Amino acid sequence: MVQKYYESDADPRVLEGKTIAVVGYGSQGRGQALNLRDSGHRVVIGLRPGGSWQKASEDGFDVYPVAEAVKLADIIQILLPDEHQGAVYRTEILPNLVSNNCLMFSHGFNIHYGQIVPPPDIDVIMVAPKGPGHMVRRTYEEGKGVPALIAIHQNYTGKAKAIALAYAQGIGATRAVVLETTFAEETETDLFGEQAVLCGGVTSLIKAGFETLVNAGYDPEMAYLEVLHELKLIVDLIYEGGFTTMRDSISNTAKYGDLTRGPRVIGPEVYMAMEEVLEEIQNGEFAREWMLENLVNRPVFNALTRADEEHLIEQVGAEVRDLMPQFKKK
Ligand SMILES: NC(=O)C1=CN([C@@H]2O[C@H](COP(=O)(O)OP(=O)(O)OC[C@H]3O[C@@H](n4cnc5c(N)ncnc54)[C@H](OP(=O)(O)O)[C@@H]3O)[C@@H](O)[C@H]2O)C=CC1
Ligand SMILES: CC[C@](O)(C(C)=O)C(=O)O
Ligand SMILES: [Mg+2]
Ligand SMILES: [Mg+2]
Repeated sequence: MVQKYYESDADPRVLEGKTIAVVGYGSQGRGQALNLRDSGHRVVIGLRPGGSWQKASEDGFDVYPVAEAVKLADIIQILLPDEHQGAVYRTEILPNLVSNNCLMFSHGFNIHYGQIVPPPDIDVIMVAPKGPGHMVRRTYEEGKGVPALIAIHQNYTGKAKAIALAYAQGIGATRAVVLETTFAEETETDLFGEQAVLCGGVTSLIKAGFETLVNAGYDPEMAYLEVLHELKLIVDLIYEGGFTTMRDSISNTAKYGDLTRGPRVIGPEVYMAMEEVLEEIQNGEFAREWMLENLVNRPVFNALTRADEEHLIEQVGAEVRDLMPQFKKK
């Protein structure tokens, strides 16, 4: 069984007198930094001049160029986009690390695929929330937390796990649950989850359902409500109590269709595709492809992003959401 930790397993005193540099102030950077500060920890932000710098300053943080923030800190949490971490690490972080520092990540990509090789005289740990950064902040403000994984890559000081648990508590994760894993397991499962199910799988399934209905002559607004809007309501029930709770709430007709037609839609070829996707993650092919894509200015990433932004479901979705007062921005 995986080792699990809760609120009482973490000792916040481990972080007393320590400065945490959160490098990057995007989705995770902002959520984690605000939560840590509200939990009573000392946080500085490392950035380059630009939009995030201004945002972090407006949020009341002391913001420094990355190299300066690293010099001030005992714990350096790298929350830059994975594809930029290696370059910033080599030029601004590594030259300013000192013995006994703790280098942190929220995803194991750069360590697991060898893009960052830290010096041996520091701790290297991971606290990886299992949810988007905006939810890390929102749930913390609600008095709850997003679960997280912790992993230890190097334990030079002997305190690496205690620091990971105190940090996890600082961002609210121990209010939910913290699971112990390895950098390899987190990296491979996280990439698989986002590619095959959470992001890639779900958006492709929605598009396939929408296009099938629209191509058959049904109204696009109707198709949108059916395969996208209602999806959240169904997923909320699965999230609360699994398939059983969801199936308790739907009609018997829906349940019969679910049980007999679902496996036809997600058939053996989908299982084979998922296995292929997982293999490309495990053998490093996906990581290599993604790093090379960035070296040539992301032609595939940009073209595919644009195509999806222009997809009919996005236009119809904006129009349908506009009709519903609950989506009006406050
Ligand atoms: N997004 C999520 O919810 C999750 C992310 N993670 C992991 O967390 C890490 C951060 O991801 P995420 O929060 O999505 O990142 P974002 O893309 O949201 O944040 C990017 C931040 O990094 C800054 N930045 C980018 N390049 C540089 C640079 N060269 N020098 C200094 N600052 C720079 C940006 O500032 P600027 O405004 O100047 O561009 C911005 O503040 C990744 O390892 C990711 O895998 C893990 C779990 C969930
Ligand atoms: C599901 C995408 C994610 O892995 C996440 C929010 O957990 C990410 O990398 O953003
Ligand atoms: Mg994830
Ligand atoms: Mg991820």
